[in-house]
Amino acid sequence: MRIGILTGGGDCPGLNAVIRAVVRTAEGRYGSTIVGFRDGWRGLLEDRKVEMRNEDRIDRILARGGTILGTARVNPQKLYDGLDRIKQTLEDNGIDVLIPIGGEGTLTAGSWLADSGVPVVGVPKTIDNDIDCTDVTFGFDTALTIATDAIDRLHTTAESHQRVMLVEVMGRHAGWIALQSGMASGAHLILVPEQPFDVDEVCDMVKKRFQRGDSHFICVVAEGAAPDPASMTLKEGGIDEFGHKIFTGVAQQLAVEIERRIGKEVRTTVLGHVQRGGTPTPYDRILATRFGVHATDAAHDGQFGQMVALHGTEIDLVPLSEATKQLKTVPLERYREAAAFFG
Ligand SMILES: Nc1ncnc2c1ncn2[C@@H]1O[C@H](COP(=O)(O)OP(=O)(O)OP(=O)(O)O)[C@@H](O)[C@H]1O
Ligand SMILES: O=P(O)(O)OC[C@H]1O[C@](O)(CO)[C@@H](O)[C@@H]1O
Ligand SMILES: [Mg+2]
Repeated sequence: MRIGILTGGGDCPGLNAVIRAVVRTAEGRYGSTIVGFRDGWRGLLEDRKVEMRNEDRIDRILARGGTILGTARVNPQKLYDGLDRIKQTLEDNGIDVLIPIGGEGTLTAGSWLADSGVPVVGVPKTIDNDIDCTDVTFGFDTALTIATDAIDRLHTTAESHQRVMLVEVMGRHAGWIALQSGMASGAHLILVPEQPFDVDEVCDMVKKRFQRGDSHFICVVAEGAAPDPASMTLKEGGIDEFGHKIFTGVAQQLAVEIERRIGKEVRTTVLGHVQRGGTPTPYDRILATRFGVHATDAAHDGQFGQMVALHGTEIDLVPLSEATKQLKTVPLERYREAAAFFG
């Protein structure tokens, strides 16, 4: 069998671990060959690829962040318009099955290709942990670890200056990184995209904490968190060429409002792409490796149109069409658990 593999969407720690696992399992267990397409779907549209072998160079990418194949975002319409070219590239390279590793966008494209007759086995990745039908995605644990470490550090400097600290973390539609890093680091408030916030309520919470004699206030803000429009207006950023909303910095705008309304000194830290860079945690290396092994087995079993997924401790397959129907957002009950520690 000949397998095509690509990485799409934002990079994520653990992508290389999946690539390594697919190459080693496919060649070692099945004697199959592997072609890596460069820069996500763009590599398929432009027939840019690299032959991948089970050699020391590949073996040693296990702990390396990023993706050796490169990744990219491509306007979905360009993909739809390029279906014939994609199929031609697959045929020219003798590809029997394609393994796209990506977030909900990449997997939606994978699901569409599967519906268009291309044999596909998907692998879910994203630091946001927002892909449905899997308990968790690899990359999340690494991002969570980095965010938690950063917030732990902010506690001591905030205490020393009796400051309010706002920490903006990634999370476009889902607040998993904010929720979990906030809980793990004992934040005094967590704002997520799923629950609009009221600025006066935030200010009251800050005031009460200082009136009680506490020395600082840490609030974790997901980049996609938004105020109730009646309480504050966020700057509009518009939409980028890939259809994603452009953020305008919710934490910084909230900081200005808090200072204006209650006169407390506020500092803002935006963690940004630090959360996505560098080596994956052991948990992510192992999950990514297991996903890679199971995706390769599924490819050889002819289990197309499916995605590997973690359920409990087991790796299963779920239809791509199911997994991409909706995002896995933070349920209200989970937010309420964290809210027990607010204020
Ligand atoms: N609805 C869609 N239909 C077809 N293709 C899509 C769709 N959404 C996204 N894609 C394709 O998948 C690519 C990656 O999607 P996106 O930029 O959303 O990243 P992702 O895979 O979701 O990863 P992440 O959001 O974690 O960075 C897009 O650039 C586009 O080419
Ligand atoms: O790297 P880019 O294109 O700025 O994308 C950033 C986005 O990608 C993610 O890291 C992963 O989806 C989001 O958390 C974030 O909003
Ligand atoms: Mg996406």
